[in-house]
Amino acid sequence: MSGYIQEDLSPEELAHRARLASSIAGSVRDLIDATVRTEVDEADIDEARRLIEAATAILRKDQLPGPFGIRFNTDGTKRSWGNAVLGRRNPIAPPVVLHHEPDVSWTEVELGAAYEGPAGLVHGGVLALILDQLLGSTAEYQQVPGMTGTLTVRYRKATPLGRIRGEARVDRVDGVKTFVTGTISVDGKVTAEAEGIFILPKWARGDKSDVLRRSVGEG
Ligand SMILES: CCCCCCCCCCCC(=O)SCCNC(=O)CCNC(=O)[C@H](O)C(C)(C)COP(=O)(O)OP(=O)(O)OC[C@H]1O[C@@H](n2cnc3c(N)ncnc32)[C@H](O)[C@@H]1OP(=O)(O)O
Repeated sequence: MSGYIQEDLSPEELAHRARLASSIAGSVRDLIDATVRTEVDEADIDEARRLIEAATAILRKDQLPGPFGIRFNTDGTKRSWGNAVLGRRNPIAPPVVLHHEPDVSWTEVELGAAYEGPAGLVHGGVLALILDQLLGSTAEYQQVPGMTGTLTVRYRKATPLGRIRGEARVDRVDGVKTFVTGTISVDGKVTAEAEGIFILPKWARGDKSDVLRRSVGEG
């Protein structure tokens, strides 16, 4: 499977690149929020657009030929910096930061105006996106990784924009299928529940799966 790239970086270089990625993506995330919520007049919009286009031209001076992919160090650490949920380099990602404990993986994340669906509420697709990654990464952390085959979400209550908590656990493993359950909650009350079936695809079975199983991803 292309897009998995071995790229050994020293801890210093890794820290340097992580800092750069987080800083530019953080600025663009702020720009997205400012764009959704701005009330300035046309002259200010025109000026802002000119500056944004100039910034885009600077970034375009040197670009990857395609997406970031998933990059490994030989120690098994993995970088998913372009990931739509975790990616520190991706301003569309909130970004979600995952915490893995022996029996549970969890995240707490602030979802602002850019993630709105119904008025003042988190978009259901955004919750599904976060659950997909959280449940999938939980399977991965437990060394039974897979691609999402099926994701079922039950939206029990509306989820207000703001701070949400996600939790996930591996329920059971059946051959190449890992069943993972999870929740989204706000102020201790569950607003959405999910079950995912994560399937180790044919192309990743055998020797290759050892690499996938050993690696632990970060955004
Ligand atoms: C490791 C790297 C990633 C590691 C990635 C970790 C990060 C995860 C988080 C990101 C999640 C994503 O966005 S993933 C992207 C979204 N998902 C995808 O694009 C997946 C697209 N679909 C596929 O690639 C494929 O259909 C797979 C991998 C799901 C299954 O194909 P396959 O590999 O050929 O599987 P196959 O041998 O036929 O079936 C194996 C068993 O699974 C069952 N099965 C097959 N499809 C499904 C299904 N959709 N839902 C339920 N069960 C299914 C079969 O009945 C069979 O059961 P039995 O007979 O054994 O009982």
